[in-house]
Formats: sequence, C-alpha cells, structure tokens
Amino acid sequence: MAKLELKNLNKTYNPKVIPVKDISLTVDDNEFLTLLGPSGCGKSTTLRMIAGLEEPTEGRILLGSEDITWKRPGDRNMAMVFQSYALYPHMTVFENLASGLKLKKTPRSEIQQRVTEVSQLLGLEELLQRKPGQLSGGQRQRVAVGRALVRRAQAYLLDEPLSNLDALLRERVRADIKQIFAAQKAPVIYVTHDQTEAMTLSTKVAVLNNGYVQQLDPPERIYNHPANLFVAGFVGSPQMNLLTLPCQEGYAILGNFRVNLPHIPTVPPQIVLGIRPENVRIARPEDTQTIQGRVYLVENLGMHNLVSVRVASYQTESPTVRALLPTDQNWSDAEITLALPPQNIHWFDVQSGDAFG
Ligand SMILES: Nc1ncnc2c1ncn2[C@@H]1O[C@H](COP(=O)(O)OP(=O)(O)OP(=O)(O)O)[C@@H](O)[C@H]1O
Repeated sequence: MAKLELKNLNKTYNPKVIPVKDISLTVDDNEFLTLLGPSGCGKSTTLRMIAGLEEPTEGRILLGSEDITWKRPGDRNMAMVFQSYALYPHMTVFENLASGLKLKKTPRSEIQQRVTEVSQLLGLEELLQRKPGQLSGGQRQRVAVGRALVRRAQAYLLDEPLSNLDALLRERVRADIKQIFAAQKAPVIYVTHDQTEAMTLSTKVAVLNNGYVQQLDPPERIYNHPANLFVAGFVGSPQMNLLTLPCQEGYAILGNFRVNLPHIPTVPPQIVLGIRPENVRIARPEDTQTIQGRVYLVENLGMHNLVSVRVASYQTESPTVRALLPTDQNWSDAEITLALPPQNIHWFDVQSGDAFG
C-alpha cells in the first residue's frame, strides 16, 4: 500500500480567512496520524482537501507516487468516516455497508463476502437487517467505520468520528478503532480536538494552531517534549503549570525561591517555566529544587487531588502552582513544601514561545 504526502498545502478562503498554512507531512501505510487542535485551527479543511471535497489554494497531495491534488473525490480510492455518520436512513445496515461497492459494480458474491467479513470484525452480524434509526449511536458509528472498511481503500480519513458518543461509549469505540485500523495496511488520518483520542490512537500527532503545524511527533514526544508554549498548554490534563518568571544570575525567581536555569547562551530578562501537575510532588529530604506555599484550592479528581498552591512570596502577587497529590490527606489550607524535579521542568522563550533545548 501507499504512503500519503502533503506538500506545502495552503487554503485561503479570502485574505482574512487562511485556515491552512503551508502544511507538509507524510503518513506511511502503517501509520495513524492525528490532526489535533482547537476549534477552527484548520483540521477539517486539511482533511477535506485530502478527500477532494475542497480544492487547495497551493500545494500538492500525493498518494504513493501519484499526484491526486486535482482528482475527483470518487477517483481517489480513499474512504472517509464523518462525525455525523452519514448513513442512508432508508437502507438497512447491509445495504449501507454495500452501497459503495454496488456503485463500483462489484460482483454480488464479493459484496456479500466483504460485508460479512467487516460485519464480523465490527460485531454487526445481528444488525444487518436493521435501519440506522433502529441503532444506538455506537452501533451507527460502527456501521460508518464498516462502510469505510469494506471499500479496502488506499487511505482512511476520519473526521471526529467519536464526538457524538457519550464518554463511556467513546472509550469503547476508541479501542475498537485502534485495533481495527492497526490491522489495515493503509495510512490513516484522524481529526480531533480531543487530546486523549490523539494520544491513545496515534502513532504520530500533528498539533495545529491557526492553520500551522506546531509540532509533528509521536504522542510520547509531544507530551514529554512540547516544542512550544501552545503545545505545552494544549496537550495534557490538568494543564501544565506555565509561569512567566524574572531571571537573575543564572536563576529564575519563583516567589521567594530560585530555580536553576538551563544552559542557554544569553539569559533573557524573563523566561517561562513549565511543569506538569503530576510531576510536582511533596518534597523529600534529598530534593534540591523545592518551593513552599499555602494550599488555597483542592479539587478532587477521583484518583488524585488537584491542589492549587500560592507560592510564598515577598511580592504582592504570589505565583500559583498546581500539583496532583494523593487523596489520603486533607490538603485544605495546608502549608506545604513541593519538589520541582529538574528533569521535569520545561523552559520556553517568552517572545517566541519556543522551547529551549
Ligand atoms: N467555506 C468556508 N468559507 C470561509 N471560511 C471557512 C469555510 N470553511 C471553513 N472556514 C473557516 O476556516 C477555519 C478553519 O475551519 P476548519 O473547519 O478547518 O476548522 P477545524 O479545526 O476543523 O474546527 P472544528 O474542530 O470546529 O471543526 C475556520 O475559521 C472556519 O470558520
């Protein structure tokens, strides 16, 4: 099977609306790439250009060695799954699954065989004679995925396919999607604004903002080494602590405490320190990098408490640090000493937002 390539893809609706700016990326036939970003960042426009539902203003789209930029959607051999399922309400599940193949004049016996295969894979055998109106949301979504799979397409495009499902079902169908598409030898591009979906499903994530790719990396790298402030703030829940701090003589000043700066050629007057709440913990005697403060808010997240701490400061405004702490203690109003493990600290340039190092 073939890899999919986007080369300097741009889309301009008018000088004020440029939803996709110079996107270049490659998805191999064993890769699952997620376009992740906030509403309006250009994810769907990018996907629709790949599907041929939207024309690029500039750039090229290659599938294998073939330039498909100007091919009609029906000639692209790609299958798309929409957020809205887009099932035919008057047709049975079987007919919905078979409709694409019928249009292509696939022999009846082959249609029967492929539909049977896919309905077994997705657990739809019992539902083949029902109409979409007689199905639950999760079942409809599986039919929509099934309709893409029977096509045996060269690439699969999925546009927020889980967003209409409740939280529990979303988790289950997400796991199904992961298994099913891992077994396909074709590039998959998945669009979502849900970072959990992006992290759990993907082999590679492209984080988008304002039409630009902010970072293109495997999920672990996106999480552990965010390239800039946008990615650091967008990926991870609860959100990473991001504190703009003054610098003095090789240190960043956090309230009454000093934090060792990394090795950077010229120390700027200010810097952004980032640390995830799960990396902030109660200090132990051997910890070198610690801060003290008073808890002013405790939020119970079930497994942990998200504890907000005002860092002790001679200044009028105390910085706030949030930590994920165990639930077996009452943290309300406590005076605590927290460790900021140096290996978990991220540093960002105040001006550009880019990560140092
Ligand atoms: N046909 C159009 N004409 C003008 N502007 C458009 C058109 N389609 C989309 N846009 C604009 O382009 C930008 C990107 O839209 P797009 O649908 O790609 O975003 P998205 O990241 O998929 O958002 P969401 O998660 O909300 O679906 C938005 O500002 C949107 O308003």
